[in-house]
Amino acid sequence: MGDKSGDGYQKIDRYNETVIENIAGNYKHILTAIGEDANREGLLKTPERVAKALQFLTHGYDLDAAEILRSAMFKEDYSQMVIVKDIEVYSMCEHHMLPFFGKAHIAYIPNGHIVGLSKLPRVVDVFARRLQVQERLTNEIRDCIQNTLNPAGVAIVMECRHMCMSMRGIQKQNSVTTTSAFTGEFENDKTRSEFLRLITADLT
Ligand SMILES: Nc1nc2c(ncn2[C@@H]2O[C@H](COP(=O)(O)OP(=O)(O)OP(=O)(O)O)[C@@H](O)[C@H]2O)c(=O)[nH]1
Ligand SMILES: [Zn+2]
Repeated sequence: MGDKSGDGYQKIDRYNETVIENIAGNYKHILTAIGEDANREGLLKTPERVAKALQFLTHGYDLDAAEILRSAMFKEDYSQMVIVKDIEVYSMCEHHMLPFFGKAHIAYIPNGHIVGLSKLPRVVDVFARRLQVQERLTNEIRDCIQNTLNPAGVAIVMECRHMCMSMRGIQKQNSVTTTSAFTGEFENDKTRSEFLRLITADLT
């Protein structure tokens, strides 16, 4: 598949048969290594399924988040905080390649331009669909929005559960990790507090 739309969404060139065959071949070895019979009926198509799933879970490498933001920036004279909260995040930790997932809350203060609202979750996905640590994911989203949209400030809070801490390792089922990143006006206590109040308020 090439970039059909010209806006950066479809740049998933790694979705090709060669890559799938390569990953699937390796997963067949992994099935044998864990003591499975890779040729039993239930597992025959598993390497290919896993290869496709893995490609999907890492397709963010092929997307350009700045291009996605730029595709829907509009001149607008609005200078109050814009918040999109409760954005689902699904990513994989780079240490164990196990999922971490939760929510991101993003705000920015426009500086001449607003951005199409859906583009903020799209930016989250571009960086989340890669091997990540939560801290870097948070900072990459902040930097992309700040450097592309050039707002008066960006704020992000992300809350995630890490499967590598719950289904293995320390095996803590209920711990949640919170990360945050702020620029510009959100470095100011009053603005930051307003953001934190609004993302915890139940307004709907
Ligand atoms: N800071 C940070 N750490 C993470 C993230 N995802 C996983 N980790 C941690 O990465 C660390 C890797 O530590 P290692 O000691 O090398 O790996 P390990 O022996 O599997 O560690 P345990 O998970 O404690 O069993 C662990 O403490 C994980 O909890 C993340 O997004 N951010
Ligand atoms: Zn991990």
